Amino acid sequence: MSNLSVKEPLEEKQKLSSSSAITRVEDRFVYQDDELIDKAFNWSQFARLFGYIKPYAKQLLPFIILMMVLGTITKLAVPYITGAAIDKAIQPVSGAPSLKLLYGLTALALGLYLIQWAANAYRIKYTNIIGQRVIYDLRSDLFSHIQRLSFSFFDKRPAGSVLVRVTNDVNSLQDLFTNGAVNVMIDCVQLLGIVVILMLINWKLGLAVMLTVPLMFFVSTKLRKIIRLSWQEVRMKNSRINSHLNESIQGIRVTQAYTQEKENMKYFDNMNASSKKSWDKASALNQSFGPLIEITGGLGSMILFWYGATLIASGEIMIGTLVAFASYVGNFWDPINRLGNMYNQLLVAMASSERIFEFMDEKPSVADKPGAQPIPRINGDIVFDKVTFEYVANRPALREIDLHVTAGQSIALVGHTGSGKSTIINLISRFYDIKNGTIKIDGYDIRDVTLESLRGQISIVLQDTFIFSGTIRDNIRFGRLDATDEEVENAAKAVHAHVYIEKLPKGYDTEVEERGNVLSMGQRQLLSFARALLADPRILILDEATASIDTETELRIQEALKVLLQGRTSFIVAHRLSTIRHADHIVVLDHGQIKEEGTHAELIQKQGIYNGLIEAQFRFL
Ligand SMILES: Nc1ncnc2c1ncn2[C@@H]1O[C@H](COP(=O)(O)OP(=O)(O)OP(=O)(O)O)[C@@H](O)[C@H]1O
Repeated sequence: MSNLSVKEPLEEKQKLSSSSAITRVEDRFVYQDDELIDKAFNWSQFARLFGYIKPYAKQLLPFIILMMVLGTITKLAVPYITGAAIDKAIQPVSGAPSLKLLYGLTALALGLYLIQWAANAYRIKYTNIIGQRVIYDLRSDLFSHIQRLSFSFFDKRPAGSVLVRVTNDVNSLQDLFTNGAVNVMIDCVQLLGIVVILMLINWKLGLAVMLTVPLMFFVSTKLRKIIRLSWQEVRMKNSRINSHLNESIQGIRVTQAYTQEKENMKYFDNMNASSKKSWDKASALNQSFGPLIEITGGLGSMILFWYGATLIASGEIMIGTLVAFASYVGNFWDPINRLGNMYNQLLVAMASSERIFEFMDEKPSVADKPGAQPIPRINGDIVFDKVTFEYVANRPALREIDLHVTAGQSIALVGHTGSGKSTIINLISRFYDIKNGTIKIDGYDIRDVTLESLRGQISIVLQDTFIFSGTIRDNIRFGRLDATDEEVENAAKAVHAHVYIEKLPKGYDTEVEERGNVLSMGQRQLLSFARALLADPRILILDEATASIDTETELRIQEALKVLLQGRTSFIVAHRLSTIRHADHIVVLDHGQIKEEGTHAELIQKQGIYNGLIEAQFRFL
């Protein structure tokens, strides 16, 4: 077996050693937008986030609000009843203490507690339902949007950072939607209720207690910005860990092959320690918020008892009123403390939602233009007219490519590594838009037709065949979801995959894991051929595997290829001499330009680059 563009193991090694050089750079896994730490609270984002509640609001929100109001009223009524029990039943100003009244008021308080318990239980149940539905919707929206984004989007971001947004960032909204939002409302209503009641009972004492509120406000506003920034730092560091984890797991074979585990572990340890340090810092700051509020609360209680005692002495209030007051004031600091915590939670959630919406607002760089029409059934006549393309500005990967492929032809693309072979095949499916020139299929500029109609008629078989977790049958059916079992098996038979599938323990129902590690390289190739054949594309694109496989599988693959290529235009990034020789037309690329074209015999005769490549290959053999 022979390869045209031989990838030396050295190249892999260089990649690895250069990456371990980069490992010393702290910011290796940081995608720039994950770094934007200090952003102002974004109210329109907030409104957009709560727009997710809308579909359920009519159905569930009135009930939740009712339960919330009921819970709050019953909670606020109890201290008043306690005060009344003391002043009217236990130690009345005039007349004897009344046990009957005391029992009555106790029973009333008990009843209110029960109502409060039931109201809270139902409120929690229904807010959880809303919360879960909202998270479900958000996650589906995000996933379906990410699926539509263009290749260029994924080129710029580590896969781990995309993963973090779909998992961690969405999860961090969960608390906000399940309990947080309602708790804020309850706390606000409760605070307002307490202020009103305190003022009604005794406005002078009420005002005296409120003296500490500005102090508390100052403390919480000062701290909250520092807390917010420190939590953002935690999330950013976690995002780096996730990106690194993702890369490490994907590259585990290379790491182990080059015994780089220790080096990798050291790097991971650094990141892990750094994340822990940030978490400790953020958590300590968070913890300091509570005690500070308590100290200010304590100050308020001191004022209450000192001034309350003065008012009792002057006969302005009775002892029961002071007890009720103390109870209300106790209930006053709790919501403030919770609101402080909640504010942090809200900020974390807002930062997450910003990151989620940033992805959702990302427009696919390649999209249907307004009024794009579906391309009719493709014959397969393809023309590249002076096509120039660059992934990175001012670094053209293809320059002035002119190429005409007639329907049904098979084209072999050959050339040194990095010469632009994969780029050409990426452009036919319009995974990227070109900078200059035009690409036409059957006379249609591919930018004028809908992506779905274009890509629906093109199949791509990549070198690294992606096998999804599921059965072999599911994996072949991925080519056309409505194919019957018989069609799936016929496709497998046509590409000679049936023979090996039948030998598997459960045949077509054998479960394969993600990336198909239970299958050999050749088996995976045949499976992907079956998948492509089932899709019955008009244009077939094939990035031939470079790995060596045994002669028998090689023959089987060649046979399968013949079936697959029949009656369609095909582009093959060819590495095997046998494939190249059978191609109708060979295109030789070099540094993003077509340098030679023709049949094998013509190109050999030319004694140019192609001939050099072939000779190099024989030397290699
Ligand atoms: N996603 C990308 N972002 C930026 N540059 C890229 C990207 N993909 C490829 N390139 C660059 O474009 C050039 C052509 O790459 P291409 O993958 O088309 O080469 P190739 O001939 O298919 O190589 P190979 O045989 O190694 O697969 C190379 O210089 C490569 O570094």
